[in-house]
This record gives sequence, C-alpha cells and structure tokens, in this order.
Amino acid sequence: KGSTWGYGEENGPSLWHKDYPVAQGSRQSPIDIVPSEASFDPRLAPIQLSYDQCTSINISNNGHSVVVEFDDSDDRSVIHGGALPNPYRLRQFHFHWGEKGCHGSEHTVAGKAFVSELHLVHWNAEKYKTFGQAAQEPDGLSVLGIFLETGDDHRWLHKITDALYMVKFKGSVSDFKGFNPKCLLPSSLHFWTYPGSLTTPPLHESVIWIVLKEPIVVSEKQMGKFRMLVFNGEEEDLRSRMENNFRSPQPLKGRKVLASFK
Ligand SMILES: CCc1cc2c(cc1OS(N)(=O)=O)CC[C@@H]1[C@@H]2CC[C@]2(C)[C@@H](O)CC[C@@H]12
Ligand SMILES: [Zn+2]
Repeated sequence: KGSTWGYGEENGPSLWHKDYPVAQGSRQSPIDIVPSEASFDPRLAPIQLSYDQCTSINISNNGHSVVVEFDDSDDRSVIHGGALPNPYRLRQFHFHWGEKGCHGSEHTVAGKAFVSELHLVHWNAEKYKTFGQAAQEPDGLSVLGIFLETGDDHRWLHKITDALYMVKFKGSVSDFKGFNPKCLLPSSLHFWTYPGSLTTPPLHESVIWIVLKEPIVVSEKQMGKFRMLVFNGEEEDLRSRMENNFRSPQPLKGRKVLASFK
C-alpha cells in the first residue's frame, strides 16, 4: 500500500513527491559533492564536537533506520563551528546503508558512493523551542554526515552492532547508555557544507549539512549486522531485510558547496 513511504518499488524515493511535493524543491538532500567545484572558505570555523557529557538514552528501529537517541534537555552535547550561527544540540544519530557488497551512502563524492553514511543530528535549541519545530525552519537542524568504507573492523562500532539484535523489528527500543559518538569520528574534521533538507519524508528544507571528507573504516562483517534488521514489525508476516535505505543525490539548483580545506 502506497500510503506510507519507504524504500521499495511501491513507495520509494521516486514516488515521495506525490505526498511530499517539496521533494522537487530547491534545497533537497543528498547531493553529489564535486570537490573541484566546492569553494574553499577561510572564514569557516573548524568543527568542534563537545560531546564529553553526552548522554545516550536508547537504540531503536523506526522502520527506516536504526537510531540512537540522546538526552537533549540541555547544552551538554553540541556541535559548533562551520557555517553554524551558534551551537546546535545533539539529538540522535542513525545510518543509511546498501545491500551486501553494494553502496549505501546518500551523499556521493564526484560520483563515488560509500557503503554507508552515518548522520549525527543536531538542532538549533538557542532559537527554537522543540526539535519538531526546528525541523521545519531553514536554520533549524544541522546534520554531520560521515562516510563508512569497508576494511578492517572498527574498534568501537561493535558497541552498536552488538545491540542490533535487540532492535530487529520496527518499533523495538532498547536501553543504550553511555555511548559517546566521538569514537565514530575519522582523524580529520575537514568538511564540506551546504544548505539542504531531511533525506526522508517530510523532506523539510531545514538542514545545514556538514559532510566530512575522510571516511571511517568498518568491516563487511560489521556492516552485515545492520542487514539483519528488518523494515517490518514483529507482528507482520512479510519479512523485508533493512537495506538500501538511502535516497540518491538530488539537483544542486544553484547551491554553493563550501569547503573548510584547500
Ligand atoms: C535530520 C534527521 C532526521 C529527522 C527527521 C526525519 C529524518 C531525518 O533523517 S535525515 N536522513 O537526517 O534527514 C524524518 C522524520 C522527521 C524527523 C524530523 C522531525 C519530524 C519532522 C517530526 O516533527 C515529524 C517527522 C519528523
Ligand atoms: Zn539520515
């Protein structure tokens, strides 16, 4: 049934515009980042992630991805720098990935896709009262995108992949305390930044995107654990493996991509 959006033939990204016309808007995400066309902006402040007191709460399967949520009742965990006007509060992170051996990132770099993409989601709590409200404002959200490529095991990712069996089905939630996503950062914080949108419905054009140039390395075995998740609820008889939960690059429509590095 087409009523709820998804990533399948009947309800996937090419059909989202029918229920969400902004899908064809002027600042949609993701995009293909072309490094040679990005302009170095020396005024961009370095990205700073103050996550030391961050408080993860739970891990859940929302039927589209696996999400780790944080206590965002104060300014303990914030991102600042880049083109952000003020610090933005960490709310959650989630992933997008493909099927075995294939690509699954949302952003691409000069046409190259990665196996997966991590999104660290932050909101402008200085200006807006709630996350839901911020998500509808042009400067409401900032998402830090980190590419994943395959190689050796990631030494900390197992903390997440070991918890995935507890959230196999849509609607499942499990405690997930004491996880600091700083352990998922690459060594360089060089980034590209541009104005964009949510990459899933309702596709609000409310995200200042910050995409790191350097990917982190995870093993194919670790990626395989994401693919044991399913899109469906436990009670549904149709089992569909959670994979290919990514939107493809959208038209730039005159937007400028800025680079923090030469
Ligand atoms: C930026 C991360 C994010 C936030 C949201 C979605 C999707 C998101 O992932 S993504 N890939 O970063 O764009 C889809 C559901 C959205 C939510 C933002 C807040 C809402 C718009 C709620 O108010 C109602 C539906 C929610
Ligand atoms: Zn995302």
